[in-house]
Amino acid sequence: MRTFRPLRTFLMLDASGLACTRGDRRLFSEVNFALAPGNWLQVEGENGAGKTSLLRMVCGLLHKEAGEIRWNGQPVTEVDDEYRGELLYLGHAGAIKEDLTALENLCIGAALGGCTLDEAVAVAALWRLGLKGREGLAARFLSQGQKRRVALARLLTSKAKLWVLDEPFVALDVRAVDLLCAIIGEHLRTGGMALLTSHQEVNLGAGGRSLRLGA
Ligand SMILES: Nc1ncnc2c1ncn2[C@@H]1O[C@H](COP(=O)(O)OP(=O)(O)OP(=O)(O)O)[C@@H](O)[C@H]1O
Repeated sequence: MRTFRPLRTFLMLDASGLACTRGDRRLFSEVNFALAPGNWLQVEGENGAGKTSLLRMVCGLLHKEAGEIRWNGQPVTEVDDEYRGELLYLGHAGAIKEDLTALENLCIGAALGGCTLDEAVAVAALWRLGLKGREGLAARFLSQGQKRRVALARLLTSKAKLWVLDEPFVALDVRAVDLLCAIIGEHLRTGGMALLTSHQEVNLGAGGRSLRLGA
């Protein structure tokens, strides 16, 4: 008897026909894109073009007016838990709580996402982001760039395959921008995917494309 090998499944995001209206303004329609392991997509457009709206839609935080978002070929609404387990969203503000220390922000953020983070792993992530000696400081005493680094440390402690990053380079100095590019590059080389917005030119290597919203 012939035996059939199961098809190799690979993680993939694809979106088709997405549309969004906010207030009385149509921001975009017929937006299509796909991400396979190792791919990245930079969403571009002027202020107010709808970049954040699109990212929030991909993360299920904003209602889809039209279109479909699929994870491994299935509508994300049908594989909600699986999709959420593979998704890491870092928004504009980075979800940093001012009264918590850098370390607490990282560990409690992970716990809210359903995983327990080993303190040594969290500390190592903060150190890689250049926050050695700042782990125990309340976030309100950190600079804007340092708060951003605390938020970005989540990238190092998460196992999510799909990173959705809204303006991840904002407030970072030149070395931190290089470091973040290296971290995203490592993620892509190990089969991850990244969907991001940035007003600056981004080069994360092969496997990248851009998508422009608006005129
Ligand atoms: N809740 C809301 N009600 C009405 N309009 C909204 C709402 N939220 C956002 N908008 C509008 O939607 C438009 C797109 O906002 P969005 O944040 O997606 O743009 P963006 O491309 O990310 O902009 P930027 O580059 O400035 O970050 C803006 O004109 C904004 O005012």
